[in-house]
Amino acid sequence: MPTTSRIALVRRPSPRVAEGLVENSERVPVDAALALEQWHAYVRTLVAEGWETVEVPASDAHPDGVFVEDTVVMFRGVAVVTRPARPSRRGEEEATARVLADLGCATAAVRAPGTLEGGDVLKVGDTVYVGRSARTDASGVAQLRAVLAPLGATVVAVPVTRVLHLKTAVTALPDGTAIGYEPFVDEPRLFDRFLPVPEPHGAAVVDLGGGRLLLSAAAPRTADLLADLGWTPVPVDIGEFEKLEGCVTCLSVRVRELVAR
Ligand SMILES: NC(=O)NCCC[C@H](N)C(=O)O
Repeated sequence: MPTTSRIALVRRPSPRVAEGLVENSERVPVDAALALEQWHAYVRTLVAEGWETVEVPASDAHPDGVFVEDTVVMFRGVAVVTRPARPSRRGEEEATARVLADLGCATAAVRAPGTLEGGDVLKVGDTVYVGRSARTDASGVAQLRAVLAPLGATVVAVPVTRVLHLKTAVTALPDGTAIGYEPFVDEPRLFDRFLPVPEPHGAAVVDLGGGRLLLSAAAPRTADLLADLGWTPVPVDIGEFEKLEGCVTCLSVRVRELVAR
């Protein structure tokens, strides 16, 4: 039987974080020391919100390693270890896989030549939306479907052409409503309920539990909108990671279920 858990995997930024990939926006210089400070504050926020953080051992050789979400997809206590698309990100997934195996998770893996990144995977109940993006190809989508369908998921593929990952543009509220910044969303009609938010950085929220939502400090109008709808926004400043096209979801992997061994 799965038991509920409130573990969040995180990964300390590499000293080379400023060399991280930027493919969909202008490159802006990143301050590695400030990025590290912001990462510590992000981790402190998770802990203050009642999450136990587990660090994936840092990899100095991977500038984008801090974006740990991209290396695995969790569903019902099963870890689907991804296969990042870009050569500079290959291998990031190995340490994540080891940590999850140590936590007792069954693991599956996306096989070459397919690619899949966790930032493209949005879970809403039993529905798993997966972005078919520059980073996740048709084989990655099909492999995810093959692993998750037997576990009870309906895997819905979503075209993503305007941003890096699906979750750059769309995430979900705890009641299952998809929220997104419409100019970034190819097909809002694919979601059962879709609420547009007023700011690009407001598209990404992390459900912390108890109606509390982690979101970027760069989205104050979205925070007001969500508060007005009865949620409690918890803002964090992740400005240095946003310069690298990261968002609040990508800095952690929430493990909500563990299967007892
Ligand atoms: N899940 C995410 O939002 N990941 C962000 C990854 C950013 C990184 N610079 C990349 O381009 O791969």
